[in-house]
Order: sequence, then C-alpha cells, then structure tokens
Amino acid sequence: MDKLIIKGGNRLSGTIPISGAKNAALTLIPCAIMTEEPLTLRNLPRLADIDGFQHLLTQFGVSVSIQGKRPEDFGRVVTFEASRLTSTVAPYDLVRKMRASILVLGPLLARAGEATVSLPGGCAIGNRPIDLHLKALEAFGATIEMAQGYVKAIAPDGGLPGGDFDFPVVSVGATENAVMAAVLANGTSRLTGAAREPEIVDLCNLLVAMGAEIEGIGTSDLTIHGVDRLNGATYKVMPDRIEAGSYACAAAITGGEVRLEGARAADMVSSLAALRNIGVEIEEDPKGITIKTNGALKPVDLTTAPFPGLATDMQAQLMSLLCKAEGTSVLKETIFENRFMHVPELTRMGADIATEGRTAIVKGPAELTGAEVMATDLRASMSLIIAALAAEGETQVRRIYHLDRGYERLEEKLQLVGADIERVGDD
Ligand SMILES: CC(=O)N[C@H]1[C@@H](OP(=O)(O)OP(=O)(O)OC[C@H]2O[C@@H](n3ccc(=O)[nH]c3=O)[C@H](O)[C@@H]2O)O[C@H](CO)[C@@H](O)[C@@H]1O
Ligand SMILES: C=C(OP(=O)(O)O)C(=O)O
Repeated sequence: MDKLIIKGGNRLSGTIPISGAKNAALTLIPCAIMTEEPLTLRNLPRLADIDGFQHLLTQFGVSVSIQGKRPEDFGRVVTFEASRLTSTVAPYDLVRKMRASILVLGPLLARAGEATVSLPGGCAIGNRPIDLHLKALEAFGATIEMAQGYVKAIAPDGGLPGGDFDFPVVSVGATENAVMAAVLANGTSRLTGAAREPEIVDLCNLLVAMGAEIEGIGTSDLTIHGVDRLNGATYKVMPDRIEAGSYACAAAITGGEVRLEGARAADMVSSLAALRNIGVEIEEDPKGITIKTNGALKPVDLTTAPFPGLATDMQAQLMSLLCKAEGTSVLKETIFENRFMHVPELTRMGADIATEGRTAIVKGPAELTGAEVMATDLRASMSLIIAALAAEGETQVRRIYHLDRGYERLEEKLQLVGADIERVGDD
C-alpha cells in the first residue's frame, strides 16, 4: 500500500487547478440511467469513487466511453448510454466500497419501476442511515422491502405517482435520490426541508437540461412536475468547493500565496468567511480565488451546518489550520457523530486538541512536528497533509487510499506550488 512522505516548512506559492467536484459527479452520473439517449459529462475528476461508480453503471447495462485517458489530461469527458437496462440490482461488492452507490436507487426506480440496492452500511465518520431516502420514495408511491441486506423499491404499475415529503433532517443524498425519482413521476412532487448544497443545484441544472421541470432550484422547497421522458445532454461538472477549500487551508498554514484556478467563490461563502476571520486574505474573481497569508492567524469558533452553513467536509482541514492560530478555537460538528478521527493523529504531531462529544477545543499556536500518522477517512487524511506541510521535519501518511477517493492528483498539485511531497510504496 502506498504512503505519502511530506517534508514540512515550504511556503506554497503558485497556481493549483481545481478539479470537477466528486460529490456533484456522484449524483450527475446516475442521471444517465434515466434516459435512453447519451449523457456526456465533462470535467469529471479522476478518482477511485468515480471509477467505481462508472463500473456500477455497467452492471445495469449502461455503456461507458471515456475520452481523455492520457495522464496529462485534467478533467475527463465520459459518455454514458443506457439505451436498454439489463439489470436493476446494485450488488454488495460494489456498494460497500462507495456509499454514494445508494444514489442509483431513485434513478433505477424512475426508469425501470424497480431497484434492488445493497444497504451501504456505516462508515468511519458515523452511522449514516438511509431511512430518509426510503421515506421520500415511499411518499412518492414506492413500496420498500428489506431482505438479506438489500433494499428493494418497487413502483406501482404505470410508474410512481409522485407526492410530497418534508425532510425532518437536511440530507444531501436523500434530497438527490428524491429529486431524481420525482422528475419521471406521473404527477407533481413537493420537497420541503430539502438540502440546497451547490451539488444539488448542479444536479437540478443537469436534469433541467435533460428536460425535467423543477421549480425552486437552490432553495429548500422544490416543486417537481414529472415528465414522460428525459433526453440526453452534455454537461460540465461544477468545480470542487471542498478541494478548493482544502488547498486554501494548505496555502494559509504555510503563509503562502496560491491561486485556486477555477474555484467558484459563490459556492464557498461560509468556508471563505471562516478563513477571512482566521486572518487569511482572499481575492475572488470570476475565474478563481487567490489566497494570501501575512502575519498571525487568529482563533475562531466554528460550527458545521447544512449549506449555506459551514460544510462538515471542511471541518478537519480548518482544524489543522487553527492549530497554528494564536489562541483557543472551538469547533462544533453537528452533521456526523464521529468526525474527529483526525484529532488523535494531529495530537501525535504536536497539536493541543481536546474533544468533548461533538466539540473540539484547539489551543494554538502548536509547534507541529512530523510523525508517522494514519489516514482514517477522506477529509481527516487531508487535514494530516495540511498539518504536515507546516510541521518541522518529515511526516509519513499511511492508508492514503482514502485520499484517492476524493483528491485528484494530490501530490502533483501540491508539488506545483512547491510542497515537498512524494508517494512511495509502503513497506
Ligand atoms: C457523496 C456526497 O455527496 N457526500 C456528501 C453528502 O453525504 P450524505 O448525502 O451521505 O450526507 P447527508 O446529508 O445525507 O447526511 C446528513 C445527516 O443526515 C443524516 N441522515 C442522512 C440520510 C438519512 O436517510 N437519514 C439520516 O439520518 C446523516 O446521518 C447525517 O447526520 O453530504 C454530507 C453532508 O454535507 C457530506 O459530508 C458528504 O461529503
Ligand atoms: C464524506 C465524504 O464523502 P462520501 O459521502 O462519499 O463518504 C466527503 O466527501 O467528505
């Protein structure tokens, strides 16, 4: 298994190209299931999760053709064609590697009237149930059965009637599944309390380009008028706001100046506000964001929340940055019950962090030193790299397969701005 070796202390300077968003791509790809015509997605990041999802679609008889396979190509163009579905079963072996596989449930049900998908199970950051995905589909008229670790959803003869659902908890994935199921329903559906993350706006924009009728895009109140069929489309995946935010933290912790080419500030309002409060200078323009740090970092209190609040996917990276702030910061994680897995590893690097339930108290500035650390989940892994960039000496990060799920060409991008980082085979 590979590991990353990082020698800290280099000030990052230069430009990092921002990739297409993993979390948008994972909900745009299953839209291919809902049309007989080709769907071409541009700017798809090369990530283990995207490859896994493409493989899952071939399971249903969807053809997948990839352009841009050369190593120097950033942003793949992939065409999916589901002229005929040959299966509606998503098996355990594929689903267990990738939680987002549950996002095929709504599209399969909408197109074929039935779907059998393995239950994804828990993961490092928390329990992550799918009850709301199922309740929304039931509200649209589906029958749900559970057996042998699989969920089977069946639509009445003639298709889903559609219906109303009020989300008691904001869920990104459940909103995505519900929207995808509703666009091909026979009647009108209304979702209230829906998630309004930029990735959901991206999903709705693609569906509209495919012929769907959706009102309230970008709000938590969506009205979806079902249509008989969707057409194909060509669509560019939005930039990855979490990748951009992660590199902003990396630049800031080294006192550097880095341009995040292609990042979209409008999607990152809370993360950028947090960075500004920490003392990071940020310039926004239509083509990207520039991060500069001069002088001391300031402590802040941060609480994660559904969009437009601070993304839980940024909490670990901001925590690493706050280890270097002059004073005590308090971070509250309200979305996932177990998302402080990076804390013991950061502590091994010299951080002073105490946790109590869902609150972490970070005392800075810490003298970070290199250590051998273990990546535990995607964003926790990135937080260790950020800390390593500012640490004295060498850090070895193991179990980096987590990073390959979500950061396209991580070492290459960091090397571009002067980081001393390399991937080597583990012993
Ligand atoms: C592929 C993808 O886009 N992943 C993102 C998505 O995950 P994901 O869609 O899985 O996260 P959700 O928004 O659904 O989870 C939010 C909260 O709702 C709870 N919940 C969710 C579904 C459900 O049926 N029942 C329930 O109780 C979860 O346990 C969690 O506490 O949004 C998260 C929250 O922004 C991000 O951290 C993930 O990066
Ligand atoms: C938790 C994340 O992703 P996933 O939902 O795919 O596990 C993430 O992107 O930080």
